[in-house]
Amino acid sequence: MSVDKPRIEAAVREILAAIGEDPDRDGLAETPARVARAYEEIFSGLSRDPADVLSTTFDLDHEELVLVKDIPFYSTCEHHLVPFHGKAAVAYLPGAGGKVTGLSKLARVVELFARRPQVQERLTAQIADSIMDNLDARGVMVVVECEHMCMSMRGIQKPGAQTVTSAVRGQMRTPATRAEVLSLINA
Ligand SMILES: Nc1nc2c(ncn2[C@@H]2O[C@H](COP(=O)(O)OP(=O)(O)OP(=O)(O)O)[C@@H](O)[C@H]2O)c(=O)[nH]1
Ligand SMILES: [Zn+2]
Repeated sequence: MSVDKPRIEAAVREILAAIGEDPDRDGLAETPARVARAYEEIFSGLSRDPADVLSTTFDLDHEELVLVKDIPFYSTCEHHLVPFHGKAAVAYLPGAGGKVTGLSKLARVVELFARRPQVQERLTAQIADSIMDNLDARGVMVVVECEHMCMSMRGIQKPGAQTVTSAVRGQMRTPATRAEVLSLINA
């Protein structure tokens, strides 16, 4: 199901009134509708299934590491509904037989889960689990590095602070494989 735009519009109008603004003044009159359209985009990942994204596969007979790094993305902190943004690196070891997916699909999976209300830990784990499950991968490692606006523009106010999370699955758990992936990510 896609978002309920009339309901978002009514809620945004209510928030504007609650902060002491006039929702009917010129500059704000169209804002509830704009926010509804923006939320439809920002939260579009709620109605999407990673299995569809990862259904494009090729038998390339490639059983070695595949890594796409520096994938930029924006997500929304589910605690404060403000953005967090940064980059993801997605690495996997294809399953026996070398079934791989299109490279862009790895970035599409990042986008899909980022376009939901999120915490960084869950985002990282969901990316890893969806690749592990849908590609029958032997192993997956995902590293995500983000700045959270809720820590920059309000609250503790530490702009520039970076949060790094990782999720490691299957055969990627061995110290040697982890080390290889980390060195490639940081190269
Ligand atoms: N673990 C985790 N925490 C997050 C994430 N995004 C935001 N937070 C934290 O969620 C916490 C919410 O804490 P609360 O005490 O309930 O809310 P708050 O009073 O607004 O907290 P402050 O941000 O410290 O002002 C804060 O510590 C945020 O930094 C995330 O992706 N992962
Ligand atoms: Zn937050």
